[in-house]
Amino acid sequence: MSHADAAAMRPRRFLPTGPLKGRIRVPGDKSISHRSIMLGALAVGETRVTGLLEGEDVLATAAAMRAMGASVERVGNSESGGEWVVNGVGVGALLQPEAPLDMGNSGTSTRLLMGLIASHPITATFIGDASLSKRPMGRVITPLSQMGASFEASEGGRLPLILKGTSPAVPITYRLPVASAQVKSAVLLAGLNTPGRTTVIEPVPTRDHSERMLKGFGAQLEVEVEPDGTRIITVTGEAELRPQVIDVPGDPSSAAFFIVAALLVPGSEVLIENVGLNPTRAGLVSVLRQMGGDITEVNPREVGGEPVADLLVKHSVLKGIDVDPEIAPAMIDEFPVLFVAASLAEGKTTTSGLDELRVKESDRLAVMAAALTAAGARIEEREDGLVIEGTGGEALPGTEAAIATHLDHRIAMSMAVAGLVSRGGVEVDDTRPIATSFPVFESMLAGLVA
Ligand SMILES: O=C(O)C1=C[C@@H](OP(=O)(O)O)[C@@H](O)[C@H](O)C1
Ligand SMILES: C=C(OP(=O)(O)O)C(=O)O
Repeated sequence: MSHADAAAMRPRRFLPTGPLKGRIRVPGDKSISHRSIMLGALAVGETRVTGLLEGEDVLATAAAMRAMGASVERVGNSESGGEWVVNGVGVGALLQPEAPLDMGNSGTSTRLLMGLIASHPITATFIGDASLSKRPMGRVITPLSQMGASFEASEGGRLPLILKGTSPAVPITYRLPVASAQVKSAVLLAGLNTPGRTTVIEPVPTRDHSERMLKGFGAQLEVEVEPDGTRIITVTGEAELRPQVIDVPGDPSSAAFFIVAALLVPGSEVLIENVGLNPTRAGLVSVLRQMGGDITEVNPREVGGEPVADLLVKHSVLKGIDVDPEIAPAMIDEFPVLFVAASLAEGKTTTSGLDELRVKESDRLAVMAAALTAAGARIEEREDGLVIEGTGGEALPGTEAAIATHLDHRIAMSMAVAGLVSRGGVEVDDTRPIATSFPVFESMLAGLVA
């Protein structure tokens, strides 16, 4: 990191706190927000979105879709967040962007847009921040090359990269080698402008927002489930998408920080409204319940084609468990904050099968092991998971020196939660990355502890 970057960093010490009390409504789901803009930009006519997450990652997607001809505008504010209108160009009609597409910190924007562009006759350069430029793009380059796109990537299949799309692209059948909704979505989105049937075989189910939303936008999409759970997802192109009215549910990955904070801080009772509980996303709630967490679903309902409920969370004494690796895809972004919960539980928590955490915004196994160890937790780092010996509810000592967050929002917010349940506070080196997914995190926290 340069001196200029270091000077711009925004450190903060998160201090121990009294009970969290009150009700909050977390911002819209990041995955659904990205897809609302992308699919809206491919539909002819006006798509209206309420509750859009106005985080930097989603704004990067919005800027990219504008650069390729769509109109994406904020028109107002509703109780659940931003109100946006997207006017699309139609599948097959994306324009050549004039400047490099700056994806910032966002893996989802990068990989899904690579899919979209791969089957259009345009060329785009993708750039991103230091964190994103370390992340592997080979996982999407491989299938998209089979469809006919070509790539000039930096060493190891990384950003910056130039993608030359093709039209007509070639439909493929692709078996996912990693459990990744981003790779699945990239291939399905490329399939929209590809004549014929493009199929993704998914041995381990991952978040299914692309499938739900593609159907909602009128694409011809079939999902077959084999007896062993393998999912075979086929989109038929060339598709015509119809504009939609979308209400984005609250992001369970953002709610996660307040769920864990309320469970850990004695005396807490928090109602988190409008939380998306799609089964492909709700792994953390079920793991925390197995650990003894008191989490009640109030008023279950459907919002924007997704199951949603208000979650009433009360302080609980948590017990360590062996976390079933099969649940990992349904809570892949929630492990950093689960590690914090486990650090305060009674007994040992074992996690495994988490190799994917090493290629997120940071190496989330190594970075969380170092951060929690510095805060006084007892952590063993293994190749594919952490083993954590909890304190049994006793506060962590806290940190002297600042925790290195490596441009990773989830590390910053997880260690903020650790600070609330420490004796001396936890110093986080940089809170700026929080704005990528949860710009109002700090003000919401302040409201609950006031
Ligand atoms: O498709 C998506 O919206 C996402 C998929 C996941 O990534 P992977 O596909 O790399 O698992 C997740 O970590 C990310 O925050 C959002
Ligand atoms: C992994 C994440 O996002 P992305 O891949 O979009 O950068 C995340 O939000 O935790």
